[in-house]
Amino acid sequence: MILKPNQIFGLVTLTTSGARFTSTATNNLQFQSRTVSVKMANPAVCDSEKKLITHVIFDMDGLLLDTEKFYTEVQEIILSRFDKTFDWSLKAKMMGKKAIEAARVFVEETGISDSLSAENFLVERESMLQEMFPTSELMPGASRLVKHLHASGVPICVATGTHKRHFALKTQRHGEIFSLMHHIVMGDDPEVKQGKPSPDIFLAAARRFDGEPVHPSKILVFEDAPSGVLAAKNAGMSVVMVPDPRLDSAFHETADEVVKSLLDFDPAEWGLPPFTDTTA
Ligand SMILES: O=P(O)(O)OC[C@@H](O)CO
Ligand SMILES: [Mg+2]
Repeated sequence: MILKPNQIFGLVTLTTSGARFTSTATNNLQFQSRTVSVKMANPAVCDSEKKLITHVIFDMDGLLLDTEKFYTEVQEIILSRFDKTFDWSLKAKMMGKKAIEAARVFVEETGISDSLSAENFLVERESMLQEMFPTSELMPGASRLVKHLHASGVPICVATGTHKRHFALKTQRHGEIFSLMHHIVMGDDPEVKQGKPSPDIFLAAARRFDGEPVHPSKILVFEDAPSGVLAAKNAGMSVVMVPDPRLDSAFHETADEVVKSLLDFDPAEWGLPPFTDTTA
């Protein structure tokens, strides 16, 4: 079953007393009392399933690397030429997608497709992105978590919508971290027929681990984008979402857990090796 944005279930488990939250099959949420910080949990993932995790797949842009801001900046520059502004509702539809798929959303949703084709948008933004990508920084907690899981012997990999040439530019200062990955699947990989929210890229990544095929229920995905979270669920995997704070929280509902930053993630909650004093 492929999850569509309106087939969203969310069950809030309380981490502090107070809020009561019920959600129906769509996004309409009724909070019966004050809002507190809560951990989202997908009803399909109960504690015992959380203990099954043996492999981890990391998204990259916006999750391991602070690169989504470059896409936003370039899109704002291009839109300003048409006296239009870029906003997070459009960003939410684009992020995580393959370049051409995101470009089509961009020109159509902003109404500029008669003046700028999706293909020409990609050409126009290219030179600006090529200058920005080499300055990419790691997101908070990314290095610590990747090093910890690798040192603990947990198979880890990357599944990113970005294309090979951009991947090289973005990661050129972070070779050590990306060298710890068992493999890296990119958006222009021949096995990735459709971009996120299709499950293609995560299923391809799962197939490339060593040994027996890994059952999706044993895989935990880390994502920042709504399309990526949906792709992970469509692949039958569990997913921890680390959303940009400007993203509408309604997009958090499909994730099995939502954390503000990778620094707030506790591997032991998923049956993965806990941080030790030296790594915490
Ligand atoms: O799949 P990720 O690594 O987030 O890449 C998406 C990127 O192409 C732009 O959003
Ligand atoms: Mg991402």
